Amino acid sequence: MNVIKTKIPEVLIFEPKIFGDERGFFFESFSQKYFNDIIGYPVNFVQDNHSQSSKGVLRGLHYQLPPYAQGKLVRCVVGEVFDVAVDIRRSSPTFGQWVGVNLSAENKKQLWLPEGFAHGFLTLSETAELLYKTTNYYAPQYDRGIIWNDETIKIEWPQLGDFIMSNKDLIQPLLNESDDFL
Ligand SMILES: Cc1cn([C@H]2C[C@H](O)[C@@H](COP(=O)(O)OP(=O)(O)O[C@H]3O[C@@H](C)C(=O)[C@@H](O)[C@H]3O)O2)c(=O)[nH]c1=O
Repeated sequence: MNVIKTKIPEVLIFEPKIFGDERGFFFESFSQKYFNDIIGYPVNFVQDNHSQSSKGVLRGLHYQLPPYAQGKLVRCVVGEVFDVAVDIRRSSPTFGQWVGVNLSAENKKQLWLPEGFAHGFLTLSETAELLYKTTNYYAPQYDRGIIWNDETIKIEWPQLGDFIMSNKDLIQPLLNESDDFL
């Protein structure tokens, strides 16, 4: 597993080592020990999520408040998405900054966002399926969002025409109006 740093030190991209042969491929998609060694502290994933989206679907930006904050390890197993992490920790030197990476079934990259980050993605292929592990359970009362096109964050989303979004995501608050994370 190769680890790629991003401009936000806590956000990492994992690039697994793929073993290909005439049958197909094999790779370890997750190793608790390896992951904890890289992150430097024990991370306990408790929930796995799987979503499917059509081209142009944008989900996000989402996070959960403490004590149900979620770290997420995200990968794409069908198609391709542009996946984004936004630092929403008000005490952080990188507060309001974002990292975007293309995750695809082909590149098999995984994005790690610790607690304190909002997450969103845009589907680039006809269909895409995302798998992600979370460090806390879904807690709807603690579920929060930030509007995808917040002018202070300025995410450079790929241009695909009109995005398809949930009613909830069309009216999310600005970062500066959102509930404080920490
Ligand atoms: C997130 C989630 C949703 N649900 C239910 C609630 C709702 O009826 C339905 C769809 O929920 P949403 O519209 O919130 O799904 P979605 O917009 O895909 O939300 C997800 O977006 C990405 C970007 C994330 O990072 C995730 O953590 C999550 O917030 O699924 C669960 O049962 N468990 C869960 O963990």
